Amino acid sequence: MVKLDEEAYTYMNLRLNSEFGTLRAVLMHRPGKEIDRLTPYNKEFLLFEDVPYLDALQREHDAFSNLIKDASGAKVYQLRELLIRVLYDEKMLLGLIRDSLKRSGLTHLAEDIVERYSTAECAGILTGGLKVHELKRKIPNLDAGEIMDFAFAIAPCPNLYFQRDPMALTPGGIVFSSMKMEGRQREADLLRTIFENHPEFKDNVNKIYPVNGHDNPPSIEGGDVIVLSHEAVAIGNSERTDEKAIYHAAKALLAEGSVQRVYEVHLPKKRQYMHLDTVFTVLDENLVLTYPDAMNSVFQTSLYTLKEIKDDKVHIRREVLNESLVKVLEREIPHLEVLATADGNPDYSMREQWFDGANVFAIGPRRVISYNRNVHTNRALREMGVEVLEIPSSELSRGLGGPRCMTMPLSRARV
Ligand SMILES: NC(=O)NCCC[C@H](N)C(=O)O
Repeated sequence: MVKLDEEAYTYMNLRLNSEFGTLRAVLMHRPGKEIDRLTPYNKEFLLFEDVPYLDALQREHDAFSNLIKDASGAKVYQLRELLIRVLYDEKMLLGLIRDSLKRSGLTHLAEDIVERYSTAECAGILTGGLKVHELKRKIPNLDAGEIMDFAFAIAPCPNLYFQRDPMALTPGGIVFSSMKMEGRQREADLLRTIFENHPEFKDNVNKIYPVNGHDNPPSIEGGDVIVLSHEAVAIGNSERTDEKAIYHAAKALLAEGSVQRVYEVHLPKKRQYMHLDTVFTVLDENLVLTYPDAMNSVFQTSLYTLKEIKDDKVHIRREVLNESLVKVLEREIPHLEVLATADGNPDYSMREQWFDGANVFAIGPRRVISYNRNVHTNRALREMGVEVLEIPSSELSRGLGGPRCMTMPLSRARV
């Protein structure tokens, strides 16, 4: 009976105390029109390595979401459905459309767009973007000034299928990301709008970041936040996450009380190490999968703990550790076993890390979903007793993110 109560309480409390507890609910985004917006000329700005084939990408993504359902029984939420539900609030919709038009300087068209497109179409515009010539078909006497017909009135969000990054769930609540790269900034606005307004979630949001009153919060992205244990979280100081953001998130987490320790891990600022979860993932209470080159090159680490809360003011302590990432993990994970991508074989581990070999998605303890192309890593995982379920990855991997990057777990069994 007690267990049932606890289950009911924890099912959707939007806190996670592990990276591997049996999955119960996850948020994903089935890629759509936004992928067809990529060209050889804009792909760098939009953070893609190549121009994927949408039809095949969708088939691969469907294989992934179906595998999650079949193998774990978890509920898979689709971002598009949640988004449409919250956009029925016209004020909210107008605000998002207006913000999205800022870059093209066409904010004066926001009302027209909201009036002439259905709510579902507006959701499609906020994710897939809108070109000036498309808008002209709806609004024939449109004044777009000097802007060319083939320019974007609203830019697309092709990275939206990397649902891990626009927010992060921790033992203490939600970190809403402040995305570093301009090409991804709207993603965080969409997720925050959903979670703060959707009737299924809004009452369970405990916001850790951004801190109230910060208009332009320093950048932090969900892929840099990893739960190490019930009491500890690691945050990457990376190409995407700023040390000020780590400080503020650490302070809020420590003040909230569920988390006792927050580790800051400096990563080399390189594209292939863009987030902490590109160099390691946690697969069980004592097993991590890592990219050895990163483990060996990370030495700048710090530990935040709570000093005191006095007169409502929170004071935290920062201790510079300068320990390797493995040492940091050993502090938190007793009897740690470290498995290297491609079993450490230098001929393959660099290749497989590039296609996110270290970035597997745990659907339960020692049960992971991995890209089929990372054959040497998958073999090493199986030899370690891990159940490895493979998904096709020719197109999905062109965005440079792996199975963990593509998922936002919302509920896991407590471990
Ligand atoms: N957590 C992750 O590592 N996510 C992968 C994000 C890939 C995306 N193309 C990006 O560059 O932001």
